[in-house]
Amino acid sequence: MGNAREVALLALSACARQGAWSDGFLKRALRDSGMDSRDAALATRLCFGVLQNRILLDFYLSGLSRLPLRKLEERVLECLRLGAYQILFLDRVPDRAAVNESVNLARKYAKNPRSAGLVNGVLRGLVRQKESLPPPPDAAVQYSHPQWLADEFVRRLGREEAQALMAADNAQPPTMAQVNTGKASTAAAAERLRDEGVGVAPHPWLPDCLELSDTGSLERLESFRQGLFYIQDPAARLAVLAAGPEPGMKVLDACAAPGGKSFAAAIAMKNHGSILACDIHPHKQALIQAGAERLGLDCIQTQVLDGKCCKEEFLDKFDLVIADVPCSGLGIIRKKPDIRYKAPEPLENLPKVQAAILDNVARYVRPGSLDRHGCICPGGVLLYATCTLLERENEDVVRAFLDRHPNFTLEGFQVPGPFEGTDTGMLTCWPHRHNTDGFFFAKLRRLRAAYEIRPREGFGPFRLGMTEEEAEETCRRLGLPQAPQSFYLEYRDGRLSRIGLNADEDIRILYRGLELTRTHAEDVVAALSRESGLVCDCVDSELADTYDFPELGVELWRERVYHPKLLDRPEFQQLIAALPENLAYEQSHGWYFAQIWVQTDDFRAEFPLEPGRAPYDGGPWRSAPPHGPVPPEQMARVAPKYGLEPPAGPGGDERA
Ligand SMILES: C[S@@+](CC[C@H](N)C(=O)[O-])C[C@H]1O[C@@H](n2cnc3c(N)ncnc32)[C@H](O)[C@@H]1O
Repeated sequence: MGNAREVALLALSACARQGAWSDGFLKRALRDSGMDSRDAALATRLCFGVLQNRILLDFYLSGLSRLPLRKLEERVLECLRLGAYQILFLDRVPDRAAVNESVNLARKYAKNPRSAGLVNGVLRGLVRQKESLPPPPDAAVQYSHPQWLADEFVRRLGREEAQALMAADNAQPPTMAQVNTGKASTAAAAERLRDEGVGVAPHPWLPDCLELSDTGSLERLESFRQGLFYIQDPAARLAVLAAGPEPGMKVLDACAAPGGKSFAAAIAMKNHGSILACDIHPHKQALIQAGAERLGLDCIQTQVLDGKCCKEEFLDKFDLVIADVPCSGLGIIRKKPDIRYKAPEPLENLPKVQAAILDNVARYVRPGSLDRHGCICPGGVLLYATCTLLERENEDVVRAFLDRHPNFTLEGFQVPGPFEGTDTGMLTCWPHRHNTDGFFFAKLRRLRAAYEIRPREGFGPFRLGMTEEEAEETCRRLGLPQAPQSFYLEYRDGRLSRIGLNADEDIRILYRGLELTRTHAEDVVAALSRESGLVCDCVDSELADTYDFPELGVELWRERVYHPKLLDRPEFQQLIAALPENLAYEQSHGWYFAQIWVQTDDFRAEFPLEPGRAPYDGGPWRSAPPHGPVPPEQMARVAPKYGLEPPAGPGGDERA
């Protein structure tokens, strides 16, 4: 037993002094010590227990030590923590043994010969006061999270839920095996594991995932050596499933070691296609290779690569790029309890590194295109993932990326499990809610293109005033198809005078960041009316289909007109009564502009329109996906009039 405490002390010491990860050092120390499994389990428990409760233990110890803890030798402090942890948390260790063992360790490892006496005095004091200790002042101390981190969690989740998260951070993480379904069915793998004496339970919501218990060392299991499974948290596999890898795809895993995401993708792809698993550290290649070999996944190749540096031959080449970037790791405190004590300042630089990797590897994703029949082939997917719960490394990085890269869009996904909000394209998994690692991922789809309008100047790659030859050359250079799949180009006296483009789900049309075909038409009109007068083709400017902004030289057109006031008009009522789906059609086509034009003044003059009021007061721009659901309150108002089914509640029947 003494041996176990000694290994724990040395591991804690190494962790404090060298910043060595607790599990890495501990595993090596346990292997080298050759101790039996019972002692190894105690050493592990002690090491993790002290790290999980360090702040709380120090809170109690500081009240008992006449010297401030920061003035103690580092190993003496660890002896105190080890003793205090056993006294306060381990029922099966008698207090007297806990004190004596720590005193012996201090005698052996402290430089100051009086340290053993101090350890003895402080720990005996703790034993005496054990039943009357003051309560911890707050949850940060109670669950030993640094104050800055506890504050972050409280800001995000509120006090109560942050407390649940911090409690979950100190719980024992389950061992989750993902079945290599190319080698064995989940049932067969479970049976093999049970035959080997391992406890096996199917994961409650992730298919082909087994929760293991009593595994001992995995390497000794024949089923492991034969590659029937690999160990991975459900959240990490979920991220890969959300990205939608399919057989035959070409995948780049940009930050791949030790290879978990590549393995998950390869299994989902049934080992058909290609996965290039890259990492910046040459020595980590072997880890990925060994895993792929054990699992028999020969579609995985490895390469040493810095995700921040552009590799020309990769540009536009991959169906799926996975950027599981280096991060603060604050979602995996359950597995690496010491990670919470990282100094926060160096972590502040991480978003820059993450953005640099994302910016670079985004270029490797295949853009959307049109086939020879003019049908859209969607662009590839960029999966951004971290194992942290800090917004500045997660949502903030993704949002800033989207601001810089309008040719990417968040794409909703469907995954198994109790998750809400997957339609936003971003998901956070939480230890206390989902019993997973704290994990974040975003699914980004590369679009065919994103074009800016430049009022009075041009649109996308075209400039007003270009000659016909120049415009044609631009089309050739960029491989642009003819209208209506791409730009309408109209000329006056051989010069480009009017440039138009249809709304298209695979193209973004932007004016100073505002999406002209995906933002509510009223909001687009309001925004542009701030910069120009407005004329339109209806006396009621809320009901026009063509809007012209003379000072900007921009024209917007929608195929249908929809406004709630139309619901009271008899002809509209007839339309809906004839077919309830008509309402959804009118709304989805009437809420968004279908064509955007940039034109010269002389062109505009040919189409005089009614001068319109600019009734819109602006307000926040409402971005909504095209074909969004009908607001239930609107439907509730109109449904009884026309004998339609009333809505099922918020987000109810979207067809209505
Ligand atoms: C979160 S880990 C990846 C885990 C891995 N995807 C998995 O599922 O097993 C991040 C990895 O990124 C690597 N890395 C760090 N900076 C990098 C860079 N600039 N380019 C490529 N890889 C990098 C690290 O070596 C580390 O292995």
